[in-house]
Amino acid sequence: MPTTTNPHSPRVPSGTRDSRKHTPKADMRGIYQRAIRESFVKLDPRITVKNPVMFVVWVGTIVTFLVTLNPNLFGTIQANINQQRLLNGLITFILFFTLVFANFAEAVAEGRGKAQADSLRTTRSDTIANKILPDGSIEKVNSTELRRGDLVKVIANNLIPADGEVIKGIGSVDESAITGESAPVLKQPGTDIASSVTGGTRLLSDELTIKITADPGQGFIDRMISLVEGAERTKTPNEIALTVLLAVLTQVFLIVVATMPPFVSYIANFITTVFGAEAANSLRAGASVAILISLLVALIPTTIGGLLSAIGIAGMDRVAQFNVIATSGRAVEACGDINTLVLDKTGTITLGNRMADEFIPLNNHSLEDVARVSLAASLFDDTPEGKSIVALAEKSQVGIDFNTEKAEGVEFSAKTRMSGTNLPDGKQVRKGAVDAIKGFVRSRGGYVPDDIDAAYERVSRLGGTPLAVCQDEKIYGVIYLKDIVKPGLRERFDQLRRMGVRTVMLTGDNRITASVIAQEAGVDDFIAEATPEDKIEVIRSEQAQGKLVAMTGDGTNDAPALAQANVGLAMNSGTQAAKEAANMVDLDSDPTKLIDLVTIGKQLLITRGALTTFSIANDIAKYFAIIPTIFAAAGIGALNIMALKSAQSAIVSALIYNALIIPALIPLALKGVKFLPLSADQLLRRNIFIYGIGGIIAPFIAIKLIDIILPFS
Ligand SMILES: Nc1ncnc2c1ncn2[C@@H]1O[C@H](COP(=O)(O)OP(=O)(O)OP(=O)(O)O)[C@@H](O)[C@H]1O
Ligand SMILES: [K+]
Ligand SMILES: [Mg+2]
Repeated sequence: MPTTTNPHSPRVPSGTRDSRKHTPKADMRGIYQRAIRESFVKLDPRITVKNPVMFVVWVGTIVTFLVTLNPNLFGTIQANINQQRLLNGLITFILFFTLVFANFAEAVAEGRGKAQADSLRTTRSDTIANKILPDGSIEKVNSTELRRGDLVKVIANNLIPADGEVIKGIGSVDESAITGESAPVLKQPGTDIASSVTGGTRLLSDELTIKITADPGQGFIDRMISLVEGAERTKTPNEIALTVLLAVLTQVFLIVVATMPPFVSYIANFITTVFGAEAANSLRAGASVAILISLLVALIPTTIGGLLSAIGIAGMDRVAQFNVIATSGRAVEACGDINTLVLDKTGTITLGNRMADEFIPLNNHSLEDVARVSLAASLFDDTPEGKSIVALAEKSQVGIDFNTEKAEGVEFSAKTRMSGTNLPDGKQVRKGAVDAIKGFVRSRGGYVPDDIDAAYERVSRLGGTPLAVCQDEKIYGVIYLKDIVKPGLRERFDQLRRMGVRTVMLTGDNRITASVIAQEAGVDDFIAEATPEDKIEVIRSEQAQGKLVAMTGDGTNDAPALAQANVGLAMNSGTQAAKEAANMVDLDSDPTKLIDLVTIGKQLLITRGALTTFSIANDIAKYFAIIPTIFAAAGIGALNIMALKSAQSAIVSALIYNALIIPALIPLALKGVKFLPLSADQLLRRNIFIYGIGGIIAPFIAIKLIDIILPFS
């Protein structure tokens, strides 16, 4: 008799922000200590060269260091040589810390992932596996020798040696190593959902035969380690585009600053005739190599250049804290650009699985008859629906009057929308969508009882799924599969709507049920009686209109749609096929998390946009704060609108501000800017206002203050 326990009783969504149990309580002190060390390691030019903006700073630091050692390296300088050396040394020191601060931002962002990877590594210890040889005998091998397709036997209390699918046995598995969830999960063959096991998790009871699905080093935990560690972090298209933009800006300023000496010498010649030689010399000193490098560094977008990768890493880390593993930063970003969210009904919008709640007899059949035929039709049905029907029938005290050994199960398929059993005496019992069963009995010359539509409507109007049951050409009744909408969804869909995301519910269920549930949950649109092909079609047609689509799913038949969607979130409880097709896996198997991911993705994009705006506004402001001061130093006093002490003081102040703003913005880069559920346009306008205007004003105030504090004359 099939078991009636439901291996995946719904893990009720843990809400939103408190589902971070996966991440071990971050040891922030450890993370900072490691990050400080890393900040110096990352000074390696082979690492820095990947970031064009910071590489310019790196080269600048070397050059200023050289002119500290020998201030006359690039020609004679008229000013006091010791004073010049001191200034160059100070500039070298500030530039060096600009690099260290930028590295620190990235290292802190990576810190939590590294700590998480360390704790995951401890679960991945090699184990001895019982490999089943073709002749059925058992050979003890190291888990690292297992290959895709091998069969292994795992007994209670042992670690599962590698990822695989259960093909025999039934047992409970402790998956806390990966999910942080201590409740054991029942694993058994057959059911799509409950048969996949992960290497590194522990079998708590009984014995399982497992077919290995991953080669060594390619398992889920291996992938997770390299993902949280950032080893597989590749720049996203958005990030690449921004890096190119920053490199171009850097080049522009490089040209501006490089052409300054001839320009300055032209002006100096002019000044000599007007104001005398001393003024001209002071201008020439102002254009020394170290000063020009300082000017360059102050003007190029070092703020965003230094924080860019930290922002990306923090985004992936936030996703990981929600117990979601993203295969790429691109997937996280794509979440932020989503226009349409495709959700399936059962288990996503409704709580877990549809459960049989009532047998409704039709056409003068007795309740007992319906229960008996339903039981017969569900004996071999491994789906949660099938199991719940068996359970309800057993409660009604009905039994089986045929030899189950000789009967044959007819599996449920989304195409036929039916399942059932072929009995030993040739009779065929079936249950399924009402339309499908109507078709089945009609094709056998049977008739459809008049009272079926009333039952169908009653169940559907309650938001339930009606399944008709028949034996050959006779319909016996309807099974009411009950389904409950998850609490709190309406608010979340409202929030998504405000962000400009349209929600579409897809279901294989009938129109009435679908519309009742859609109404109750508050989705924008729904598609009923959808086949797996329809699901891909819906995604394709949205994409054809230029929209980005996200979807969740867990079954093998969801895999093509998950692959087609721009963001595919697979449930960890789902099949390997679904997990491989998706670009994100939710360890808690909570499909509504996609809603949180959209928020995280949007926040990532907004944070990057805001800090880019701030950084570039800063640089523009610095330009107008410094350049006039340099010329003012030569006596053109009217230009010194900020009344800074001297050209040197102006530039050193700007450079100090430029270095300090990076660590000052690390918390914002890691936490993300304040998120409001607004549309992309509204957010953009809001952020340009706050971070653009703020970015223009901040340097003027800060540079003035630093100039006052600095002991320059
Ligand atoms: N085990 C089963 N046996 C027979 N018929 C079933 C079974 N499960 C579902 N059905 C019928 O097939 C229809 C399609 O089911 P399916 O599980 O494919 O829906 P779906 O596309 O996954 O949508 P959702 O899960 O969101 O409701 C159901 O509405 C129901 O009428
Ligand atoms: K800068
Ligand atoms: Mg389904």
